[in-house]
Amino acid sequence: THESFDRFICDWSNDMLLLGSFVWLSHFIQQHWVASLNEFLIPLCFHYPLQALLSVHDMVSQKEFDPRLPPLPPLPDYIEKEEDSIKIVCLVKNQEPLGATIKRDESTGAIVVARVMRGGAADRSGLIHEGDKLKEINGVPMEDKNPEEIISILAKSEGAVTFKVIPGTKEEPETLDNKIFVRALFDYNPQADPAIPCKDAGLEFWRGDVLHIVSQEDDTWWQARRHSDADANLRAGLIPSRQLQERNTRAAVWGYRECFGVPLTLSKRHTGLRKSFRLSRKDSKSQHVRQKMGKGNAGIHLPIYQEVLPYKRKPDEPYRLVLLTGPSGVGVTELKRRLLLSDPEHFSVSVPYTTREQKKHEKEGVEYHFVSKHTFEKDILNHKFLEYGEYKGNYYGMSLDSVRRVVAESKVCLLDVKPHTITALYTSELKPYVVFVKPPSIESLRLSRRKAKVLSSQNEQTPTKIFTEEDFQDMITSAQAMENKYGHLFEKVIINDDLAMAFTELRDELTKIETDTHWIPNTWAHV
Ligand SMILES: Nc1ncnc2c1ncn2[C@@H]1O[C@H](COP(=O)(O)OP(=O)(O)OP(=O)(O)O)[C@@H](O)[C@H]1O
Repeated sequence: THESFDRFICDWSNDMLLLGSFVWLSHFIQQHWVASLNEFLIPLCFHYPLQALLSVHDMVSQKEFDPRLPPLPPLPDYIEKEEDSIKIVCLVKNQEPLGATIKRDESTGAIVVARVMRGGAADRSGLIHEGDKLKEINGVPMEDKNPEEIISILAKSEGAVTFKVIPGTKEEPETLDNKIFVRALFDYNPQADPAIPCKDAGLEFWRGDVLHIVSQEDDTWWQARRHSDADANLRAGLIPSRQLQERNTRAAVWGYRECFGVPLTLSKRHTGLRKSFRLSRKDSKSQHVRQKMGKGNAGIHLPIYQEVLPYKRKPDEPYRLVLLTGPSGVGVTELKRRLLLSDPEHFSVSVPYTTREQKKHEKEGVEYHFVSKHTFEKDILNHKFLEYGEYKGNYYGMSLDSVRRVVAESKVCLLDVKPHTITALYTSELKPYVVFVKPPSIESLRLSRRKAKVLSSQNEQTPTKIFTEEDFQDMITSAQAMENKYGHLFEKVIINDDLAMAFTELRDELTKIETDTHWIPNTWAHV
């Protein structure tokens, strides 16, 4: 294919750009005109206009300026008559890559500039464009050379190098909105991608990075910069387009299925209702609840790029819903409890529904909303519940209405959910901020959880027990599976090693999203 010939030209610079002598002269004037004007021209011009101008020319031309430019290379001896639009470009080599790729056009056999990386040396020069045909380099014809040979010629060249090119007929691309930002939902390492036309031109990024897309002209390879990179002039890098990455992901998913014959879903132990009722429930038997899934998104996602916009909460706007998720026993409930204790006026939890009998000390709407079985079943059919389950013949469920009530009170609603429930809450109305609580290494778990208790299994007598090795292993395996499947939905990952540190990190993050500008999906901005 064309792409296989697409190669990157490295170690080139446009520190000095010459387009014959004209470009050199304009560069010289640009660099020194202002200084010359102040120093020589103004005083002289007032007195002896013509003579002054000539003197200035002599003085300026004799003066030495830094950096000193290398001598101009001679123009090629003759230029074929039929090539009336030939262009001679002279660049001076330094350490910076040229920022362009070349390929052989299979239909014409010509060597053409395949891409010019935004912000790179070639782009800044404004003299080399996509589609330009490369005729000669330092007088050596390029027609019979393959891209590898050309790269070798360029690598061996030193100082000023002259390119003879025929300007491409490619029309100037439409000016796309250059303010497209996306959050990457997958990790990308160009060095490990055999499909990229040039590894050195690729941009490495990690899931969660915000990328500024500067070019989507090519269907398969976009150009982007990482938003976090301070230097906005940094050369853009190639990233797979959405279309290409979708293809790759689909291929990987089917490849996985064919190899292992299993669908990419979490095992039963990783799914299911878990925590949403816990804070209000005193008997700590949530894992006994027979789980049924509410309407969730069971399909395979193709997490590629999510278009994002900067967002800052206005004082009269509701707070973002905070969703806490993680494997069983990792400490989600504990972190939620600490947040509530730290500022009960600011943080709150939604009240679950149950069909069990109200106990004497309980108040309607505080621990639970107590409803009849008939009402609960009707609500299930009406898709009222985000999650619901059954334990010892009684239903328990968390409704969207309960969440909305907390949000309407101008409080931050803290909700712990299973990851599969996140998509049902992923709306512009609630703008959920999803925090994944992740276990540390097994060694750290052994150290930090020595005295901690975890909910015991259904068969055991006591509701809680000390963590076992198997619990730790389960926690880690489960966390990995959750990250694999739902990682693209996690906006923040907190490793819960030292509890106090994890809590501080969480609280600081929540303060930031309340007060600072941050990124949200652009679909949430248009309510
Ligand atoms: N960083 C930590 N260091 C030590 N103990 C911890 C830490 N985090 C949580 N724990 C303890 O681990 C136990 C389980 O925590 P917690 O109940 O919050 O887990 P969970 O994620 O809600 O899981 P489950 O849904 O199974 O209850 C509790 O005893 C808690 O105090």
